[in-house]
Amino acid sequence: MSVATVAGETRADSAVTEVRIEKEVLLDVQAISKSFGDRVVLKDMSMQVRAGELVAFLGANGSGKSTTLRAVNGLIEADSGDITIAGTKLNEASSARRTEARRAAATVFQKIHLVSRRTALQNVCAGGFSRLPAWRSLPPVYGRELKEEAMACLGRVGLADRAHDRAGSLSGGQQQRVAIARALCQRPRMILADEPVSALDPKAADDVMRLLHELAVDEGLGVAAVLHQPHLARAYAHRVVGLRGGHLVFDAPTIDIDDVQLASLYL
Ligand SMILES: Nc1ncnc2c1ncn2[C@@H]1O[C@H](COP(=O)(O)OP(=O)(O)OP(=O)(O)O)[C@@H](O)[C@H]1O
Repeated sequence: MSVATVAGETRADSAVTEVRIEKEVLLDVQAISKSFGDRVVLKDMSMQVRAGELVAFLGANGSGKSTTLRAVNGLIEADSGDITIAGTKLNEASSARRTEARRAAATVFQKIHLVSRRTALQNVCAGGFSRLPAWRSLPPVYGRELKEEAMACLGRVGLADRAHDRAGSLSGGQQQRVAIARALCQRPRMILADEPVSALDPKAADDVMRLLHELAVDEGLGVAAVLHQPHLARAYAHRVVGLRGGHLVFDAPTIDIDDVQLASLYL
């Protein structure tokens, strides 16, 4: 049997019938713990996100969902455990490699953080900052190439026709899609979405979740999304990670999770 890697997939071919496709692990969180003072908020948390899948984090307020994402994107440091992003183990990497790995995981937040007086296009261009040398990353010097890429990202989220509108004039759902386009302009392998739809109405929330699902399935991104809506996890996530009191309760394909397990997270 021969094993070949094709576009991030490890494929085992055989002359007979077996075809095994294993997607690349883009995020590997191993036994991370975090305390604030003497309060343990995350204990031995482990989970993975593979290319092409959307993983939803569910759990009651304070269960440690955001803390997990924040440890991944570097907003906080875990006290122990290991985090590997796109093959780079952060604990063992040089600071340059750590920055590069974290750049591969773009974050979108509930609070959208666009510059409201700038256009959607200018906001998306800002996503390319981290890839540019410092001398090219000032707002007035957005080059043609970057603008074209930003337009393509806006097109990907269905907002090319709003490129020249001020971000502040867009609806909440549109602004969140601009934020996702900005994340895409960072050329990430993964998107970390911390309550991306909590401030949106049901229709806009569906639109954003569908977009995140498509980015996973069509573009092969790994998506980790903290959600407060179990029904959206059911509709759009490939896997669900359930947390309670800083502990992992389950990590399973969405199809294998029943209502009793979901409800147990919120007791
Ligand atoms: N910087 C901090 N200092 C002290 N405590 C913190 C800090 N950040 C988070 N916590 C505490 O850690 C616990 C877990 O918080 P976290 O934000 O991860 O929960 P969550 O599951 O995302 O909750 P929510 O759904 O309310 O956002 C909470 O009790 C929170 O108060």
